[in-house]
Amino acid sequence: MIRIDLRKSLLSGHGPMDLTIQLEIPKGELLALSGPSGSGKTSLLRMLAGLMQPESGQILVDEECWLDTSKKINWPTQKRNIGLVFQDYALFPHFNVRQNLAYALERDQRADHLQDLIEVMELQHLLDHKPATLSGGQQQRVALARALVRKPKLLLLDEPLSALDPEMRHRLQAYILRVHRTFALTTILVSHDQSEITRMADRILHIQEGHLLEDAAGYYPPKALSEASLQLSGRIVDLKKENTHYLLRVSLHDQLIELSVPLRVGILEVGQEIILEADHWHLKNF
Ligand SMILES: Nc1ncnc2c1ncn2[C@@H]1O[C@H](COP(=O)(O)OP(=O)(O)OP(=O)(O)O)[C@@H](O)[C@H]1O
Repeated sequence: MIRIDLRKSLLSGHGPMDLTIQLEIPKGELLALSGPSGSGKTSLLRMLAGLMQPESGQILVDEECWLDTSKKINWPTQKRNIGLVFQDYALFPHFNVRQNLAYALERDQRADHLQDLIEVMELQHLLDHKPATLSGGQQQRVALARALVRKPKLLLLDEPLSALDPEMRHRLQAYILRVHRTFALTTILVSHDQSEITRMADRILHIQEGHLLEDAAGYYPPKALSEASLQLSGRIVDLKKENTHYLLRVSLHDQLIELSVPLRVGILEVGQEIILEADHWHLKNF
C-alpha cells in the first residue's frame, strides 16, 4: 500500500494554487489521474519521484518512508525506486537499445530480469539499433522497459503515449497493461484521453485546481471494459450511422455501453454479436 499526503503551494497563471492530495494506492493497482491542464498532475508525480519538494507531507511505500517532513525524512530520487516515463522518450542517443537498457542496471544486479523485459516488450530484434532509427512507439517501448529494469515499487507514467498516433497508442497501451500485470506493478498513469484511461485503469481520480474531485476513493470504470482492454465482444442493441462512424449501444456482460466505431469495420446491424479490436472502438459519453 502506498500512502500519500502532500501539500505544496504552486504558482499558476491565475495566481497561487494550493496542491493538497491525500491518497492511498493498493499494491498492484493501475491508477489513472486525469484533470485539466495546470491542475497539478505532473507536480504530484514529481513530488512522488523526489523531483519537487512539498512544503509538508508524507509518502509511505509499504514499510518504507520516502518522505516525512515532520521527521525531516526525504529520500533522494535514486533511493526511491520508481520507474518514470514521460512523453519524450529520453533515451541516450549514442547508445543502442541494449546499452540504454543495460545502463539502468544497478551495479550488482543480475541481467535475467532485463532478459524477461526484452521478451515481454518484444525488443529482441531492436537491441542493436540506436534510438534515432526507431519509430516513436518503439522508442517509447524501450523507455518503458528501461523504467522497469530496477523493478520499481511505483511506475509513474506522465502522458507517455500522447506523442504517438492512435494506432501506435493502442499498441503501447497493450504493452503497458502487459508489463503492469506481468510484473505486478503499482502504476500511476496521467492521461487526457478518457477512453484510454477507462480502458486501462483499475481506478480513476480527477484533479482540479490542486485537489482531488472525489473524496480520495475515485471512480472505478466498468470491470468489463478493463477486462476487454484489447478486445471487446458484445451484442449491438442500438445503432446510428454517421458520416464516418457508427454510434453503437452494446450490451457487454450485464452492462450497456456506448461506443463510436469507424465505418471501415464493416456493415453492422442491431442484434449482431460483435468482436472489436482495441483500435476500433472509442467510448462515448464518458
Ligand atoms: N516548481 C514549481 N513551483 C511553483 N509552481 C509550479 C512549479 N511547477 C509547476 N508549477 C505550476 O503548477 C501548476 C500545475 O502544473 P502541473 O504541471 O502540475 O499541471 P498538470 O495538471 O500536469 O498540467 P498539464 O496537463 O498541462 O501537464 C501550473 O500552473 C504550473 O505553472
